[in-house]
Amino acid sequence: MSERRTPVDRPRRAALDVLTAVRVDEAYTNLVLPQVLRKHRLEGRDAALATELASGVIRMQGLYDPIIDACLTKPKLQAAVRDVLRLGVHQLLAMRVPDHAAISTSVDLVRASVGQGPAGLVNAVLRKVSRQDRAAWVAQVAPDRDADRHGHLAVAQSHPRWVVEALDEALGEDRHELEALLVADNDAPRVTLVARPGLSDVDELEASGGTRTRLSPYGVVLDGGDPSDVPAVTEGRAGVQDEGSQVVALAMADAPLDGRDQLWLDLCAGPGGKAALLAALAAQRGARLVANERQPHRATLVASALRALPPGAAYVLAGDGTRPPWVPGTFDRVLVDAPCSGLGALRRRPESRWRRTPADVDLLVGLQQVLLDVALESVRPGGVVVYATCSPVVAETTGVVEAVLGRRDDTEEVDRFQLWPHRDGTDAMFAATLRRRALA
Ligand SMILES: C[S@@+](CC[C@H](N)C(=O)[O-])C[C@H]1O[C@@H](n2cnc3c(N)ncnc32)[C@H](O)[C@@H]1O
Repeated sequence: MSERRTPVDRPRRAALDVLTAVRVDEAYTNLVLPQVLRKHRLEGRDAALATELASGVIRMQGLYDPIIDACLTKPKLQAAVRDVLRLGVHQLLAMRVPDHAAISTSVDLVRASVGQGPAGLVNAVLRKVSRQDRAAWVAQVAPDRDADRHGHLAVAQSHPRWVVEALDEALGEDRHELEALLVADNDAPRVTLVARPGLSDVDELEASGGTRTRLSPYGVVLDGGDPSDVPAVTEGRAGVQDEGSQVVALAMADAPLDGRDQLWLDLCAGPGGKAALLAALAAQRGARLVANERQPHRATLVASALRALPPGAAYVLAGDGTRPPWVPGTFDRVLVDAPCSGLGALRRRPESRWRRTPADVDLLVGLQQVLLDVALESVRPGGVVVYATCSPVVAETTGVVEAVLGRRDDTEEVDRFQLWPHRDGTDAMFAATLRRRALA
């Protein structure tokens, strides 16, 4: 059969495998990608090409699909053929691959993965796509910007319309920044490392080829390469962590506090990035961390993240944070890094914008309020609680804080911030610092 004989370069084959796993098995891109790269024995530039193809297509399919549809003569298209076409469109409109190479490799890929049947269709559609650039295609397939701003941006920047609307609301007075935010969501994030204090430092990480971050004194952005080649990372003395997450952990560790400061709680700790930074800081200050996580397999990840800490610095619990085993008022500082929609971390989770729904947000808000209430019960009077999300969606951020504050008379808000990918180069992390009023 011709499909067995067609030579296909391994990066494109690997990218198609990732798209298939994400579409059929609902895989997560960041988890399946390393497995697929290993299976195809891809490294260096080839691995980077496969990553760009797969992640780029998953992010941008909300634009590529209407372009493909505009080039079809019959409306029906097999899903596997659409994936090959999306890969071809990405090469034509977003990469510097010459048109003839983008088209011929896509024809080879569909022959090898689906068969000879759709080869002509792939060739014809991609030839049509190649006749104009991305801006001209946006003008042709997206709603008019003046008549329907959200609809236009949803197609042009490839986000579901409800996500565009939620982000617009979250920007509030800064709504004019919406397009910049959506553009930033479509950028591949840089790999940022954290030097866990007392175990590593930024000088050591910089020596591995990186640059210090602006907001966190413990962060280093890698210039390139693989973080698993950095010894401090493999030894657990440093980790991969977005700078925004570092800033949130520091907000908890550094919030001003009167009196005892010995016992800290991370209520929703898995997989353990913030817990590891907190435990390292706590150890330096003579305090200890309890890291709680509901899912046992994620609690195991927390324990692994804490492996380089001195014994006794941190204690991992696998339990439901809404039904805690400790007595009220046990802790001096608490972080609630709540389960959330993750709409502030779209850069690093390419498929999540297509999976989340408004109903998820409604469900999460109830859990977020309960967890924040538990955190406030868990902290002693005079202690501090930081409520954080990697979502800027109003219902999950200020909505939760205000609902909980509205029904408690023992708590005051002392600080609040919202980070943004387009302004800060971080995930869109939200954090509010609350204090239980000291007893009179
Ligand atoms: C946003 S993640 C936390 C990320 C973590 N702080 C870090 O920096 O690595 C939220 C975590 O809360 C956990 N979770 C969800 N419901 C929970 C509950 N009822 N009690 C405790 N943890 C819960 C989830 O399994 C998830 O691991």
